[in-house]
Amino acid sequence: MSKDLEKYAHIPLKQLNNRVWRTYEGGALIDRWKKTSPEVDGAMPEEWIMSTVTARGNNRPEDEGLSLIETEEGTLPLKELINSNVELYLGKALADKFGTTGVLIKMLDSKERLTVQVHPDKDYARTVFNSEFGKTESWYVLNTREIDGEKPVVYMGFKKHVTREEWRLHFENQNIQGMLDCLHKIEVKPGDAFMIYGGVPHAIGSGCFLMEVQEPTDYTMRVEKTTPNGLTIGPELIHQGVGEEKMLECFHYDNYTLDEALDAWKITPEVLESSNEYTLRTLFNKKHTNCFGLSELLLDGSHTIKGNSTFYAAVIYSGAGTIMCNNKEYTFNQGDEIFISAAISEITFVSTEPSKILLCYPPN
Ligand SMILES: O=P(O)(O)OC[C@H]1O[C@@H](O)[C@@H](O)[C@@H](O)[C@@H]1O
Repeated sequence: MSKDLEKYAHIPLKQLNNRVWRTYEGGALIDRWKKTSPEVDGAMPEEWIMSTVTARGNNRPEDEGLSLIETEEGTLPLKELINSNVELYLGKALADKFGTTGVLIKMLDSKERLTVQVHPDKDYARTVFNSEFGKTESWYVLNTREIDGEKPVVYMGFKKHVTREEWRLHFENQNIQGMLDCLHKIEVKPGDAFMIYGGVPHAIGSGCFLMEVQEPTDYTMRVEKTTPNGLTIGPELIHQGVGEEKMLECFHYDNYTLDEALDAWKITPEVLESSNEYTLRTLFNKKHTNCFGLSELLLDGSHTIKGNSTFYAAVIYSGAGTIMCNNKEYTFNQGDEIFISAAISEITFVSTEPSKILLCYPPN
């Protein structure tokens, strides 16, 4: 069995669409990106990419969140392919260190504001959840829309005056406006990029379509018991089973001015290489985190990417063309999500339309 599955490590693997239930509504811009119609906002506002972890929801299917790949053997979870030969698919370093991909990638589209929340840093994840991964995440804004006249914004970080006691009171009183007023509110536009480290309070506003590259867990601690749309959030989704006291400990009670917050978390992309056929830009890299990386390839011609002994994912945000890999040709189109195994030493993207390709990397 395992031998048969190893052959897929030598070809680019496209995953099937993989929408996930969340507590907030959205998703129409994911439909637009995928060119599926009608474009609808609903309860599945996230697309999970190259996921080997399941989502945490209430009464949801057990395997929700897991990415599936179409193969000659039928449709298989990515996880199963990887487990057939972890080193071949992921590369030796990752196989030895984690034995899993170490990363989760999402497309997220909010029609309503998400609840104010926080995710664990590594220490909290280890002590409270016995997990080697927290949920440090990154947001790369791809598109925005105004919803009910509201400009697209994100909220992050405690303002200078906020104390642990004030935060607790807002939580106990469910003073949502009070909570929002504690956080910096930042208007966003396509191209903006932010690091959201474990422990940093945040909320994504309505009208944001973004790529999120993050540590591979679904630990979200929410302080709002009712969503902006009126959905009640049960205790399990508020504190993930650890209780409200422990939930409040997940926050880092550090204070920032707006400038300090932007300095700490807003990222400026940098051009790594360019020619008349392509520009390669880095967004998130070792300077920001060793948990994952994200680069963007703007292509109008051809560009070869040499492997660096680890897997990566190529997400086609726009455009179309072909991929040359091990002397075979494959097509790529807007909306494709492609897993490139560590075993692939080199691939060449050749665009037939100008393309924007997001290259997502595992921990380094
Ligand atoms: O709490 P809900 O609304 O379900 O949203 C949870 C979502 O929050 C965002 O900030 C990100 O952390 C996503 O990875 C996560 O899925």
